[in-house]
Amino acid sequence: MTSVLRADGLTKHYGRHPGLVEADLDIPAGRVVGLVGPNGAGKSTLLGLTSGLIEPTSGTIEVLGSRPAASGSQLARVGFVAQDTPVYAGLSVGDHLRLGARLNQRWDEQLARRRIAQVGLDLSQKAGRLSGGQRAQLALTIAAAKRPELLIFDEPVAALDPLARRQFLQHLMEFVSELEVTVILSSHLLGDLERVCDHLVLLASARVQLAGEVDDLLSTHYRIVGSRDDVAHLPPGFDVISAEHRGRQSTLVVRRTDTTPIPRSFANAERLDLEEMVLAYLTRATDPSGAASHHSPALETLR
Ligand SMILES: Nc1ncnc2c1ncn2[C@@H]1O[C@H](COP(=O)(O)OP(=O)(O)OP(=O)(O)O)[C@@H](O)[C@H]1O
Repeated sequence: MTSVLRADGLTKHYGRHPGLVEADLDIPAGRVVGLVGPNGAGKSTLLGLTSGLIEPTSGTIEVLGSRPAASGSQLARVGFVAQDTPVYAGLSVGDHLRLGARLNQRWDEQLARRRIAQVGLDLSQKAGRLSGGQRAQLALTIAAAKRPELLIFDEPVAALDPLARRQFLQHLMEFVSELEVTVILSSHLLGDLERVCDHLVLLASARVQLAGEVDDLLSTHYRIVGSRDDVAHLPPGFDVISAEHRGRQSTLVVRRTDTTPIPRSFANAERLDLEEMVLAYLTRATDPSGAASHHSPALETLR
C-alpha cells in the first residue's frame, strides 16, 4: 500500500495552545479523505502541516514520501485550496489560467479550458465578480490543472448553497476519476462527505479521534440497546464509544475490536451511518462521561 500521508506523533502548538496533538495517521493513495471535526478541532492545522505552510512542534509528517514542501518538485505534486477558495479579484478568469500556466510546470491547459467551459465560466470575467460557487469552481480547476498527486481543500463548500455544493463535489469527483488523484477534503458538512469519501479522519480537541477506511469503520460499529445489566456485562472485544441511559434501558454505540460475536441479549444491534458514528465519537470527545448531550455546540456545528 502506498501512503500519501504518514504522520507519527505529529504535534503543533501555537505558543502554549494545542493545535494538533500526537497525531498518528497513514492515508493510502487514491482515496477521497474526509477530514471532519468541529470548530477548532485542528483541521486547518493538519492541512497546514500537510502542505508545508506550518512546521510541526514535534513528531514527523511525510507527504508523498518526503517532508512537506521539501522542494519545488514536491510542491508541484500537491495542490492546496485554502478556506474561502481565494482568487485574485482584479484578474479575469483567463488571467488566472495564464498565471497558472506560467507558475506550474505540469500545467494542463487543455483540462483547464475544458473545465472552465463545462462549468460555464466566461474567460473575460473578473474573478472578483464571480459568485461563491463560481469562485470555488475556478479554484478547483486551477488546483486540478496543476496535475497534482494530492489535492487538499480546506472547507471548500462551507459558504456555498446546497446546489453549488453538489455541483462542486460532482466536479471534484469527476477530477478524481480522471486524474487518479488523492483528495483530502475538510468539512463540517457530514452529509456531503458521506457521499464522496472513502477514508475518514475525525479530529476533536486537537486529537485524532478516529481514522480509517469508511467501509471498515462502518462494519465494526453498532448501536445496541439493552438493560443496564446486559450492558454492564458486555464481553471484552467491544469498546463503548457513547452511552445514553433512560430508566433501566441503555443505548450504546460500540466498536467491535475483534471477532467476538455480539451477545444474544443484543438481538437488536444495528449498523450506524457515517453521521451517527461521527457524532458518537464527538459526544465522547466533548462529554467523556459518556452521557450523550445533543445540545453540545461542538456537535451542532457538524449537523
Ligand atoms: N495562529 C494561531 N494562533 C493561536 N492558536 C491557533 C492558531 N491557529 C489555530 N489555533 C488554535 O488551534 C486550534 C485548532 O485550530 P484549527 O484552525 O486548526 O481548527 P479547525 O478544525 O480548522 O477549526 P475551524 O473549523 O473553525 O476552521 C484551535 O484551538 C485554534 O484556536
